Amino acid sequence: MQCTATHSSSSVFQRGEPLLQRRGRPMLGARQAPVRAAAETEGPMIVTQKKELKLLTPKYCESIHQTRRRPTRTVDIGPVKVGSEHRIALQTMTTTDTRDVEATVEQVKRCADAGADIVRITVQSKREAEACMRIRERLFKDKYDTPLVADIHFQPAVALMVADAFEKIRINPGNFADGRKTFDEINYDDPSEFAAEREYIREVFTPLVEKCKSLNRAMRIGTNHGSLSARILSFYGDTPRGMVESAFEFADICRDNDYHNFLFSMKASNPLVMVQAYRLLAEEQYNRNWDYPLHLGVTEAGEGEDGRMKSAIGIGSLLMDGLGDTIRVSLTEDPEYEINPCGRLANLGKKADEEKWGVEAFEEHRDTHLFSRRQGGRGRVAGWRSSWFLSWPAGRVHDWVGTLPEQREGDTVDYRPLLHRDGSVLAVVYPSDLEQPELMYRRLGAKLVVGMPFKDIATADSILMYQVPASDDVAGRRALRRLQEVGVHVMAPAEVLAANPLPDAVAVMQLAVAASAHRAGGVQLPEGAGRLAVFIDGSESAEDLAALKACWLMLGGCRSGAELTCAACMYTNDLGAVMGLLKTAPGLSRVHASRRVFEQLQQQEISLPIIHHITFPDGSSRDDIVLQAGERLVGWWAGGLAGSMVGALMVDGYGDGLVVECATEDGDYLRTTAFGLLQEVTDQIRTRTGHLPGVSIAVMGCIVNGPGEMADADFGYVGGAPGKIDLYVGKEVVRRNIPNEDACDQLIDLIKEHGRWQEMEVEEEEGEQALAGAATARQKTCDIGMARSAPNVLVTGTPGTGKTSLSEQVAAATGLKHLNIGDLVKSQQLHTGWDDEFECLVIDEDKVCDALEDLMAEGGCLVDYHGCDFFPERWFDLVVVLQADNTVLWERLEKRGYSERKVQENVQCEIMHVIVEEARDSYGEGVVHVLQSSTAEEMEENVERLTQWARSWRPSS
Ligand SMILES: Nc1ncnc2c1ncn2[C@@H]1O[C@H](COP(=O)(O)OP(=O)(O)OP(=O)(O)O)[C@@H](O)[C@H]1O
Repeated sequence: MQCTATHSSSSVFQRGEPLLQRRGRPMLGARQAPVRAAAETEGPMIVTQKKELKLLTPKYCESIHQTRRRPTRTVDIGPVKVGSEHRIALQTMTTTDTRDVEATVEQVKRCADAGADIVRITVQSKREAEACMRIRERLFKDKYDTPLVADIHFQPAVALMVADAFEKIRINPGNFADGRKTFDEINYDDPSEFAAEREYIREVFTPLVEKCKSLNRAMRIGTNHGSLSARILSFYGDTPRGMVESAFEFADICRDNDYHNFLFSMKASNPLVMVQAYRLLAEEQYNRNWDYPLHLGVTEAGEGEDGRMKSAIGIGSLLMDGLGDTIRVSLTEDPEYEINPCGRLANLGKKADEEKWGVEAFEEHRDTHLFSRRQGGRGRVAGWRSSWFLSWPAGRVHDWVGTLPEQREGDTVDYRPLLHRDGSVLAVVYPSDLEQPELMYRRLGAKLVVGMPFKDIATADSILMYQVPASDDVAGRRALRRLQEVGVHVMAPAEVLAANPLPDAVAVMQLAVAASAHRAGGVQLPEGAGRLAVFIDGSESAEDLAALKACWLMLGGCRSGAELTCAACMYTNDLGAVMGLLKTAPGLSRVHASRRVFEQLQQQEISLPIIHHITFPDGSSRDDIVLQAGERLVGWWAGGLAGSMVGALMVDGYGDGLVVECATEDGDYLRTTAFGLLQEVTDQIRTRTGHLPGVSIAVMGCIVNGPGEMADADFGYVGGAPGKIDLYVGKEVVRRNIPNEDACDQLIDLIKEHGRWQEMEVEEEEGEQALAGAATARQKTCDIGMARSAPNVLVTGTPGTGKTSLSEQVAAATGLKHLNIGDLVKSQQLHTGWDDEFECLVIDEDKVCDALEDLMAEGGCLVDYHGCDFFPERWFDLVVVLQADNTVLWERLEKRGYSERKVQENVQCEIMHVIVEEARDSYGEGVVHVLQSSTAEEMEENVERLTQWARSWRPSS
């Protein structure tokens, strides 16, 4: 039976008479939809989502079913050869002032010693070009023949000069011939003007082509997203198409001069744009029968794991499709540190190609020109919670597909947080982890309040266990229960749960087994399990995958007239599975086999959330995980993870979350990460601006590709003259030559000028403490101007859940003052009078707040009330919501002599988690804690936990 109680206020019935009602808010039940009976008789209603089939995937690589390196010609870069006949070459770029010959030579040597095949050096003017001659000579003298690449922007004359010294010239088509552009929008309505500009490019570029040809120098035509010429922008916009067209203008000139020793790049700081641009470039090369190699890179990817993650997603995805002949992992770290991740990615590409990772051919309809999230895989759209209770016209097919778990009648825990609509993170937990629950909670990204985990955005959504603690392992079970109570669900294989039942667990079955059981009559969940998930290994038949086909289950009571109350429907699939864990079987290529699964899901319009599940052998380094795994992980690994294997799927919108399994050493990673000056700057900027919502700041050592590199950023912090910084707003430089030491302050001024500044909340400043204990951090937020010597706690929950009993015992044990708001309202007349309709007193929230203000400022109060949203947030250090089993609650309320209607409505309120949601809506993450209060043992445990918490609470300094 599906309960459909309206999301109400906390206006549930109060024990005894008179009843209290919140002013201006209806009593629960007054306008609510009645409980609806299940309507299996009506049968499932299949909703077809009309979707046009897309065109077959255009050819952009040798095979979409198998990694096969795209055949490319050999480009000679001094002694290094680049192309499909050769291994993938590793590149990096110096960060020194090119005019400082000594420093640059030393840095090139460090890069070469670290394994760089090719090193790029920025050459802004003739003075740098002159230094290049000396750099080349010095390196030859010291027996370093590493080919050097001159990075040229805006200066054709400089390019000509440096071609004498360096083995390769990189030009940016966006600024080679156009001079320093203003980025004003220019409309080339007159085609002759467009043609005239092209002619000018030919004039300026041809001498360089001729020189490179005569000296056998190589060239890279390196387009960057965000630094296209105004002319290209006016025709194509800042798009992958514009990037490709821009590069081809220059390539045509090379080819007209019978010069072919060149390659292309299509970098962007956004890996999705970058992948699309390279795919389009490769596609157009196939169309033209061209075979020029590709240099891959995500520009200004950033530092640390984030930078590696972005690079791995972009570069790794393309390597999985056999694209890429030379690569650079662009990090804001010293260049030699780029080589290791670069080499790891190159090795991954090599292995995939040599071992021909792939699956049997299948028909594919992926749209490689456009990024879009797989339809429906994401689950409910934002705003779902409220829309769930709205009514839609009958028979209308909703344009959203909701597949996140639903709450059902009889559930004793809230299953909705099992997944997160913005992408889910799951962690694997072993029984031994339960021996140190606090350490485990922290690793899962939960905040802790004296042993109690608090779930927030950084916490793993659910955990997967291959073994669960035995029923007599009280401590292990308690550790899991505490996670379940805060909405971190426990998933385990069905056979494990069958042998060792765990209440409210999610049973996971192989899809093939579940589908076959379904066909044979129905899937039986093991005892205690509340939901089903499936393991998908990529080898399933279309028929098995079809068992996941979504449908609307009509749960009864729907009005057949003009409106259909959607709360009476449940969006599910035949199996009733809540998610699929996709882990490809050994021997199957993850990328290709997963593509087949997603293709099948798309074709069958299956919107089940799919979580990528990837396992690394013990001892894998964090870099292995970052570069191969994919997507951001928080919690267990306490940092961002990224990668090729999953990134290659995510760039196509395939996947809704990630679970990574590996026991690794954090220390390994940290040791290999050394931070240079630029990183310190980045850290400083991030520390001071990281709290600003939605403000992106590009931090760059120097402006190599033109300000358009900051296409995705709101502000730019860019190295200019030595020791000086230029600040940008969007693509426009607004402050120049600011001394390094003042630049961060000036950046903040600039952000303020543009109205994007926001003071950091005390809580955020106290981030460290937030990790150490949510309550302490909360105290700081709450207590601005209000120093309490003892904590305030709100104990809330549906009537009968045990608030008063708990509060009385905790008050007795700790000395906190117990304030029962119901009693207070009556004794101090804090109401606006009697409501005849509802036969109750109407609580005056203002009066209640006024009456409590001084007491709360003093601190040490235990407030006991069945509502929570009208108290000022700053009052409480901890908000405890008690919950009880529906049957237990029913019995307790019946014992009080409540009418059946009152009992029913209160129990509905409990089923719908009305108070929990109200508390979560009203108080910050980490403050609200849900505790079960059905049994005497739970009451005892809750008293103990709260007492312990109150005793260890300390005022903030
Ligand atoms: N965890 C528990 N185990 C056993 N009995 C409990 C538990 N919690 C509460 N009870 C019993 O349930 C009844 C209701 O408890 P209590 O009055 O504390 O609830 P309440 O949430 O304060 O209700 P109200 O909001 O109406 O004041 C009492 O008889 C109490 O002893």
